[in-house]
Amino acid sequence: MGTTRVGVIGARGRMGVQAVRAITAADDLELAAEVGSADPLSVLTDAGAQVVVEFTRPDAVLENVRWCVERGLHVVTGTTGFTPERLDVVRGWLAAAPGVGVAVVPNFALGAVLMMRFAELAARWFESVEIVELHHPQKVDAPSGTARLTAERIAAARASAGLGDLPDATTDEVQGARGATIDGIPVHAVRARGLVAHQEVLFGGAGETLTIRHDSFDRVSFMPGLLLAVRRVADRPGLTVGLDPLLDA
Ligand SMILES: NC(=O)C1=CN([C@@H]2O[C@H](COP(=O)(O)OP(=O)(O)OC[C@H]3O[C@@H](n4cnc5c(N)ncnc54)[C@H](OP(=O)(O)O)[C@@H]3O)[C@@H](O)[C@H]2O)C=CC1
Ligand SMILES: O=C(O)C1=N[C@H](C(=O)O)C[C@H](O)C1
Repeated sequence: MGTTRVGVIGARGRMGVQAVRAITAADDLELAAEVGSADPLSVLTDAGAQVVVEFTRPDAVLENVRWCVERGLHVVTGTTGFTPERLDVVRGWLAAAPGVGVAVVPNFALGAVLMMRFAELAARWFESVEIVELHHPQKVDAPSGTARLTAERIAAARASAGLGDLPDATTDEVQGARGATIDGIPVHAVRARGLVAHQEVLFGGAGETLTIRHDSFDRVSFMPGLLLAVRRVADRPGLTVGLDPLLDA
């Protein structure tokens, strides 16, 4: 079996540097191109990239994905900011590009994927739930993509179990004191020096709580999941959201 040629957009960022290192070390992958914010995307096609890894910023990712899809390049992106509306935009581009796969993966860490699954499983059994995401202070967006996906999945699980609103008699005396809400689930964002990427999902029921926590202490934690997505994205035309469908493939 031949090697897959992989380009990286955002190659000099915190995640891009790790991705370049992991792709270079993988026997079945070949690093074709490294693209920074000052480079033209045509570097990717000139270098014959087949799969593109994208780690940039929420305000840059859509244009990068569109450019790749229009040229028949498969994309694996971990960049945040993918609302349901943005995902629909990507689906629209893919409808005109049969055979092209795009994977939007808010968190590549296998522990984080399991944390979300466990939270989804627990959701129907607890009256209360809140999400606390904790990150390094250079992070440009809040809430994290991981918290957004976790909240959406918990909300869907609660709805299908027939659970109603969360119990909460509190009125915010200072705006934001109770955090943000995504699909009715409270989400709190902490930024502190020393953190990398962490999340707690706190469930509450009569006389008990359950806390599900995941910690990424180092960005190497994202690399096994990223490489798995790079290897499988071409076999999944259309849009894939989250790592789960690729893990189960
Ligand atoms: N899915 C996952 O598992 C993970 C996802 N992330 C997400 O990945 C994204 C990147 O995170 P991180 O690496 O920490 O961020 P960084 O700020 O360290 O890196 C972003 C890089 O993207 C470059 N860039 C910005 N705009 C463009 C553009 N238009 N074209 C090409 N390159 C561009 C920047 O270059 P320059 O400095 O020149 O502007 C910078 O090198 C974030 O959205 C983050 O939340 C992070 C960790 C894990
Ligand atoms: O910016 C980060 O660092 C991270 N971003 C992703 C997110 O917003 O969920 C994944 C991980 O939490 C690290």
